[in-house]
Amino acid sequence: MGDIAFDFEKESDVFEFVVKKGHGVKGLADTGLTTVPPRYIHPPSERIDRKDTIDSAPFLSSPIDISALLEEGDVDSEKRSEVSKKLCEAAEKLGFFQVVNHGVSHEVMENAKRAAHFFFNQPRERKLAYSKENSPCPTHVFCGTSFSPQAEKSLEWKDYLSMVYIFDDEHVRKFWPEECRDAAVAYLKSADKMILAMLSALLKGLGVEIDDSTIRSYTGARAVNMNFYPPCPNPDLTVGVGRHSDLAALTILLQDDIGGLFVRAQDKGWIEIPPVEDALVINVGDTLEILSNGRYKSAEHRALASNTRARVSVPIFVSPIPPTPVGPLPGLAEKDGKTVYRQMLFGEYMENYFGNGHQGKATLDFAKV
Ligand SMILES: COc1cc(/C=C/C(=O)SCCNC(=O)CCNC(=O)[C@H](O)C(C)(C)COP(=O)(O)OP(=O)(O)OC[C@H]2O[C@@H](n3cnc4c(N)ncnc43)[C@H](O)[C@@H]2OP(=O)(O)O)ccc1O
Ligand SMILES: O=C(O)CCC(=O)C(=O)O
Ligand SMILES: [Fe+2]
Repeated sequence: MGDIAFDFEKESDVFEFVVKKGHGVKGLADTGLTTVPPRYIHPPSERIDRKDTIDSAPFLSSPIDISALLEEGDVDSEKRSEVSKKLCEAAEKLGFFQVVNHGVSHEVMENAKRAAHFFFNQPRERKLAYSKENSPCPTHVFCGTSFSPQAEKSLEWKDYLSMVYIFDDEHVRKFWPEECRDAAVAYLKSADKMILAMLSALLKGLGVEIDDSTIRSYTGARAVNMNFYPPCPNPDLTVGVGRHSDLAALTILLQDDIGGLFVRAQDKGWIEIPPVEDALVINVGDTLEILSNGRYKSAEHRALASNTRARVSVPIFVSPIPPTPVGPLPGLAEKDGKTVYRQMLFGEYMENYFGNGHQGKATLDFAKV
């Protein structure tokens, strides 16, 4: 079937064109369609209407300055514990916050966003070379569309590239796409210090004994994703990313200036996380909710595409490697007087997480006692 013969009103044709032939949503948008195909229309209850959301909470537009956490040598310990306290409070209340003075330069962040635009603006063949079927390392480097197209009834208006840093720079040089690997790895490496400092502050804030090598083990696999949301004719009918909580322990999210990221606050409804120049958005993922026995909240969030510009975001998902045991930290259940989550291997949690479409916070049910 030549590309010209596709009928985007038919679900099977959309799947063939976007997923199987690897055109992605970018290819679909480039055909110049003026309404989203039925396969992209989400039920009204899942659509994102800005009228139903709440203006950003002030603390979301006032990022936390984490420089005291990153200082070496003579450290102002009062300042450091003040910052740690703010992080722990934000992780307990909403599970989302923004940070500045995090050690990732403006230039590194701009390069990462530019690389995402560059990668997705290439011809289909170049992206198809990194599909799960063709990638030279399909378990750790792959390009795709939506979240889990086989498992989803309605698709997401999003293409993505995922690059997991698990081995070393040699793996990056051999297997990551050359068009964006330098920008991605520079971003990842300059975020490393902040990642360890924040995770350490959060885990130590739980008030039980934990050593540095255990903390480090929860950062063993860091995935840099590049999310690309092409301009969408009907952002009101579809979703860029459907509601979900992240698999990771922590997510470090670089968003551009377009906006459209929303988090669910239990008592208030959906709140937009406003883009703040040079800030990074941090969110607690399912793994940290499990490690903290439910104290820190892996918040449900979702994103809207724009109808005028391509939106990009570049999350770093900080996770353990699959054979790492995860469960409430030793001593925590006794301290809390209850056990919320069970012990399992991270790989088991991961298999369940990726084996289903997005299901809001229901992913965590798999880990409940
Ligand atoms: C919030 O949304 C996210 C989160 C993330 C987070 C990414 C990470 O944290 S990566 C952490 C470290 N990753 C690894 O170590 C990769 C190694 N993978 C494995 O060991 C295996 O894939 C497995 C997870 C143990 C599952 O093995 P198995 O049961 O044999 O099944 P598979 O066929 O390998 O995988 C099933 C299905 O899941 C897909 N998948 C696996 N990993 C990812 C991933 N990181 N991102 C997206 N999808 C993944 C895999 O491709 C299979 O899908 P099919 O469509 O082929 O059935 C990243 C992105 C987010 O949006
Ligand atoms: O694009 C965004 O702002 C959010 C993306 C996201 O939630 C994810 O990739 O898990
Ligand atoms: Fe997410």
